[in-house]
Amino acid sequence: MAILGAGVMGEALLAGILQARPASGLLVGEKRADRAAELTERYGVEVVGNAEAVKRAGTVLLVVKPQDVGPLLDEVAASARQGQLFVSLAAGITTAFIEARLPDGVAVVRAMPNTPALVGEGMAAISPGTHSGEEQLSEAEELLRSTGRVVRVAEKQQDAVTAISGSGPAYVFYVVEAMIEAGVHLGLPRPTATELVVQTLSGSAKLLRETGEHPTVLRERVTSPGGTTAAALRRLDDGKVRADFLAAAEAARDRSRALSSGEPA
Ligand SMILES: NC(=O)C1=CN([C@@H]2O[C@H](COP(=O)(O)OP(=O)(O)OC[C@H]3O[C@@H](n4cnc5c(N)ncnc54)[C@H](O)[C@@H]3O)[C@@H](O)[C@H]2O)C=CC1
Ligand SMILES: O=C(O)[C@@H]1CCC=N1
Repeated sequence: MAILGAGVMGEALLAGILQARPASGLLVGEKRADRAAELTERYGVEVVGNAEAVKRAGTVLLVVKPQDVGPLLDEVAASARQGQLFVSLAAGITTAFIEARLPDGVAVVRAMPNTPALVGEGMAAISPGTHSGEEQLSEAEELLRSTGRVVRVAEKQQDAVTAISGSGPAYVFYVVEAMIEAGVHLGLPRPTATELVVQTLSGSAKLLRETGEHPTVLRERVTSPGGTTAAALRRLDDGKVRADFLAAAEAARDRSRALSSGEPA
């Protein structure tokens, strides 16, 4: 297996995969020499040139920025062959774009992961390209399962997935930052505010997952009649926070679509 591009997401994937299988047999292609050295030291993986990685691997994971996928495929296409599986994690890049740049019969799966993969709590969605069947989808699924949960979606839904779970951790951290600042504003020491918010987030996520209750029900349980939560939620509604989340997700989806047409950063 080869991972091409070992930045934030490439490392998250690498870390997850290494929990399920040994470093031997895992190849990494990484442009930045300092980063490559860091990964070899941290994980004991072999870093080689992209073309060599593709020649030696059965499965190739593309984890470079969307704008770098085209040039990378041009670099490795001559080393690719029928029967290989390419899994792309790049936002907005379609399986058709990748298939057009590789030899006929190379299977392509598009995946959208997220960074909690680094701690085994990732959420990834996968979609098959033209030459991918159950075998290739299962392989991609198994691979990503070493970093968290995996669902299958139609490729046309991947821009929406990107906007919700791909970018989603950033929205959550944004809310966390705002809540910590609010605690500090109300006079709490920063470490106390941070502990309160992080545990509230993690406990609420666990409550959602373990009870399977609808979020509205869980929110109503916190909201005592005429109480503190009702007062706070009224202000959030005044601020149109719910509508803003919708608009933010639309902006992310539109950006994902634009990336597929090669629009620059
Ligand atoms: N960061 C995130 O939360 C998520 C990222 N993604 C996707 O993952 C991909 C990578 O994103 P990040 O890891 O955040 O970016 P990054 O910039 O941290 O990592 C990209 C890495 O690729 C390397 N690289 C660039 N060109 C290369 C080449 N030709 N050969 C070998 N290595 C090369 C860079 O040196 C860098 O280390 C993007 O396509 C992004 O859309 C998908 C889901 C979530
Ligand atoms: O911001 C981005 O473009 C990538 C894709 C999803 C999360 N990070």
